[in-house]
Amino acid sequence: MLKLENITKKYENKIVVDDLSIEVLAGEILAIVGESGSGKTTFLNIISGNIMPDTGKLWLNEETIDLFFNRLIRDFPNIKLVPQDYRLKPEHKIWENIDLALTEYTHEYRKKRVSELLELCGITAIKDKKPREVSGGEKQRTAIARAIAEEPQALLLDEPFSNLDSINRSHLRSKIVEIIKKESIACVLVTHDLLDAFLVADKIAIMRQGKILKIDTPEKIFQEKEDDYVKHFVKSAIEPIKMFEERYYSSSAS
Ligand SMILES: Nc1ncnc2c1ncn2[C@@H]1O[C@H](COP(=O)(O)OP(=O)(O)OP(=O)(O)O)[C@@H](O)[C@H]1O
Repeated sequence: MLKLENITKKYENKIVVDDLSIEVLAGEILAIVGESGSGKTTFLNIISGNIMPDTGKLWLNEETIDLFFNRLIRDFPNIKLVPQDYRLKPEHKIWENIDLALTEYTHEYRKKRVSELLELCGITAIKDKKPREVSGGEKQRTAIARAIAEEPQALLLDEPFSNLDSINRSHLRSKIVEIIKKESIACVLVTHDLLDAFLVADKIAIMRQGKILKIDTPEKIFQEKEDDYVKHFVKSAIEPIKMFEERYYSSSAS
């Protein structure tokens, strides 16, 4: 279980992350959804240990993680972040990019784990290609395989669906759900697209100007009656589907 309480971060006088608290169980996906500039990436970087917050606490399976210690290595070993730009090594093949996360392990274990991860992430067929020779979705799945190689307890995904075409996007959505459930990892996923969140998340947090306005199941967020911003956000996410239906049905009726 990943738990954060009262996380706050200010830049100069601007509060970018405002007293955020979340809890994510093993095997669960929490999607943080918000407009550009709402503070999602900053929050994710605090959880991964890349940015030090001003206040707050972090627990991983009942163990407190010190957010304020000046560490030599900034990332927390049991919490892995997949950044928006994947950061794969271009000169290495897909399988080597995953293998590089396992240099501390024996040759036999590395071989077995890499093959397991290639299979789990659906990238066995492209294992001998270089990152420039594969699609955005395949790069994203390679980056996820590398991040979970050492069996972290939490996985953080920053806009995993951005820059993907609809087929790659749809494939990645189901792969992420499969990986998180199979490996039993607590996952926090950041996206500006509420539709993606509806399709993968167990819980959704709607973020605006550094605050979480609402955190609930996709069904409850979809049926929100009170908060005008959340209602507006839901409406704008599903409007294109409604518009398409109207266009299709009105043209097939005429
Ligand atoms: N190092 C920094 N110094 C000053 N301001 C910053 C810094 N990093 C982020 N900010 C500001 O904090 C706010 C939140 O930024 P953040 O990148 O976390 O938002 P976001 O929701 O992830 O946006 P996007 O979806 O565009 O990536 C923005 O107004 C941004 O300009």
